[in-house]
This record gives sequence, C-alpha cells and structure tokens, in this order.
Amino acid sequence: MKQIVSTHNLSKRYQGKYCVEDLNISVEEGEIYGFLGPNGAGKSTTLKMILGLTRPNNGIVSVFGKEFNKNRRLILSQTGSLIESPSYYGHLTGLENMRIVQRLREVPEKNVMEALKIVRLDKQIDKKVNQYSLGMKQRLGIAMALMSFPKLLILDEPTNGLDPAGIGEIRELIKSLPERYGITVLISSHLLTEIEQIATSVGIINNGRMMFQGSMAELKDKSHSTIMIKTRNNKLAQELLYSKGFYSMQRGDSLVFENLMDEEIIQANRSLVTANIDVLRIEENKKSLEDIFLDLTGKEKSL
Ligand SMILES: Nc1ncnc2c1ncn2[C@@H]1O[C@H](COP(=O)(O)OP(=O)(O)OP(=O)(O)O)[C@@H](O)[C@H]1O
Repeated sequence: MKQIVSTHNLSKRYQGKYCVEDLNISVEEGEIYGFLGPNGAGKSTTLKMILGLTRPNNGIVSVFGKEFNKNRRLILSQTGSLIESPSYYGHLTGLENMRIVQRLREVPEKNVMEALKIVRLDKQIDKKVNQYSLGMKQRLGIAMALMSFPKLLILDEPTNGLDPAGIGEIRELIKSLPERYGITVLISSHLLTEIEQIATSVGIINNGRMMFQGSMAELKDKSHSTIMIKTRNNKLAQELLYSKGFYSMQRGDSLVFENLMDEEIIQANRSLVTANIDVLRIEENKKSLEDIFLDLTGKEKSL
C-alpha cells in the first residue's frame, strides 16, 4: 500500500505549550482515515500543518511520498480540503461560487457540475448561498474541495452542526469517494460514532499526542469482555476464588473478573457451588468502543 500522508514527529507549540507533540500519522492509499479526538485535542492544528496553513515547530510532513516543504505546489494541486466552515460569497449563487473557485484553481469547467451532482446540489445551483441550509452550505464546501477530483481530500469535522439526516447524507457521500473516484480521505471528528461508521483506519489524538493508530478492526479488538458474578455472599466468594487463582474486584453487588476463558468460568462456578455459595447471576459485559475511547482520551493512558 502506498502512503498518501505521513508525518514524522510533527509538533506545534502555542505560547510555549505543545498542542501537537511528536505526532506520527500514516494514511494509506484508498483509506478513509478517521482522525478522532475530543475538542481541543489538536486535530485542526494537525490538519492545517499537513496542508501548509500552519507552520510546525518541529517535524516533517510528507504527502504522496514527497516532502511537503519542497513540493508544496504539486501536493496542493492534488489535494482538496475543507477546514473549519467553508468560505463562500453569500450573495452569489452556488454555481457562481463554484465558478470562482474553478477559475482560481484552473480546473476544467465540466468538473463544476460533476462535483455539484456528487453532493446533490445540482438542482439548487441558482439559489443564493445565503438561502442555503447549513447542510447545503457544507455540501457546497465539499463540492469545492472535490472539484479538482483530488487524490487526497482532507475534511475537518465536515458534519459539525448538521442534523442527523444531513450527517447521514454526508457520511454516505464520503464513504463512496475512495471506490468511485480513487480519493483517499482524511477526516477529523470528535464523535466516535461518526468515525466508527465511516473510517477504515483511525488515529486517536488526545492533548496533542497519538493514543492509538491502526485499523478500525484493531481498535474493535480492544473491546475485551469482563465477567460479573453475583452470589449470596460475595466476600466469601471472592476469598474462595482468589485462593483458586481468580482475581476479582467488587463492583456494586457483583464481583468483576477480567479475561476469563469459558473453562475458567465453569471452574469458578463449580468451586462456588461446591462450597455452598449460591450463585445468583453470571453475566458477560463487553467493553464498548465508547469505553475504549474514554479509556484512551479520558485517562490519558498511552498505548
Ligand atoms: N492560533 C492559536 N493560538 C493559540 N492557541 C491555539 C491556536 N490554535 C489552536 N490553539 C490551541 O491548540 C489546542 C488545539 O486546538 P485545535 O483547534 O487544533 O483542536 P481540535 O482538536 O481541532 O479541537 P476542536 O474540535 O475544538 O476544533 C487548543 O488548546 C487551542 O486552544
């Protein structure tokens, strides 16, 4: 697989404080890379550094295998982006706005309607952008970024402020881009559910540092389960099972065990029954992706 974006020890400080620190991102061709992190984690700053809009204090950005600083024009000519809210002239129509960008970027004229069709604005081209809904404005921004049919599309929180239907539409649109047009997508969000539904790979950033990077499947693999056992005498049960090599924690009215195999659950249950300790419940609790995200971003635990 070809690397489309890679950063090496990318860092940015504001007023002496790191907001991005030693970040190594790797986005491969054809991926939808979800860049996930809570508000203020450093996502926008990172994307701006990748696009040359903000100068890093340290580190290297490479796009399409070429160092950004030495190949700026070439890289930007093959990259589309939507960072923060789209910029447009509200008193002009959608089509007029697109035409301005088309001329500035020297993109073939036919791409204008093609991009508008993809974002499903082709029936609204003569409406003034001031009269567009938020979702339509956002789609216009994506059409502008798409117009040159770039090899790489960078979108910073493109669904911010949209209602669920609008979010769904943009999600489906983005999902279709790698296959239909061979576009690699780097998209940021602070919403795990968003990234979960769209991304093939994910990078989780917190306080400017990468906490996890890998495929969505690898992230999901982290969701190991716990076993909860509730008995009529948890204290006795805990002591007995500890003596048999099963470590547990008391949570609520249950004992919680990590990483128990089926055979071990059978053994633990048998020990309790043999010792005349009544077992009321044995339950499995799977860690959700949400729990993993909170573990990674809430407790500042690095992988
Ligand atoms: N120009 C700037 N001057 C000073 N501090 C800045 C500047 N830009 C960003 N920061 C700080 O850097 C940190 C990261 O900001 P950034 O916008 O990159 O986060 P983010 O992950 O994109 O969050 P959000 O989702 O809220 O936009 C924040 O603490 C922010 O206040």
